[in-house]
Amino acid sequence: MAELRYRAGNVRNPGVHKIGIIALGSHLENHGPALPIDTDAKIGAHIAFQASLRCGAKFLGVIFPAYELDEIDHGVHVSLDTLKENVIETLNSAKKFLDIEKVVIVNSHGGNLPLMTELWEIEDKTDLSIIFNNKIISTEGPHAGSGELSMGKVLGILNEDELKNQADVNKYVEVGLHGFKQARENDPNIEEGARDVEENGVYVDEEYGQQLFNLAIDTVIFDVEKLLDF
Ligand SMILES: Nc1nc(O)c(N)c(N[C@@H]2O[C@H](COP(=O)(O)O)[C@@H](O)[C@H]2O)n1
Ligand SMILES: [Fe+2]
Repeated sequence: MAELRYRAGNVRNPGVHKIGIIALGSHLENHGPALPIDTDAKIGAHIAFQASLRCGAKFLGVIFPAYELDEIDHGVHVSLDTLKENVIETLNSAKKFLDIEKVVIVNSHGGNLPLMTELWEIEDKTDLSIIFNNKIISTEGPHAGSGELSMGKVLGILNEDELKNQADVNKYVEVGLHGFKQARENDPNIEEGARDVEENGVYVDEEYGQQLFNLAIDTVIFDVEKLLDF
């Protein structure tokens, strides 16, 4: 078997070859008329892939299923157990075929946040060191709002003709999670996002979208640096 050149390419520390970056989003979820149903998966994959290009860690693609709270019905999601089992199976496959020992999971869908409580079990069943990176969720603002629209513009996945209809929350109830009363009562962050879209509507700013991406990508690279020190 050939001797692999671990120092080839833009690699500063050959230890990055033990580190994988994988995206976790949602592929089947309404984001108003201006953004596609796989917006979260494409945003997460972009962050994960760009970070892997910059730091040399392995890009492991994107997890297929996604979880969502029952009271937020805007797409097709699986149970938390099903998602957890799929993540364990996928990461074990990366470990087996790519000799990965540490992973950064880049989460780009708010509904996946409860998976953080299962991280200890995922680490236990894969024997991997894992960092769960939610940066983009904490900075992008409301669901299908100005943050996601601006990132959609950067990715070229936005339908500009539908922008004028995006904030018609009585028709597109998922925008800002406007129509999910129970979720708004349970989570002040969701209530804040809904109010923002109801009162201020939405806008697209490509430079803002690029800044959101750069900030998220920088935090993933920082996570890789942390894993290199383990
Ligand atoms: N979809 C969703 N489910 C939850 O359980 C949430 N807490 C949130 N949070 C809010 O929605 C935004 C996420 O939208 P995407 O999932 O990225 O499309 C997030 O920024 C919070 O405002 N969302
Ligand atoms: Fe989402």
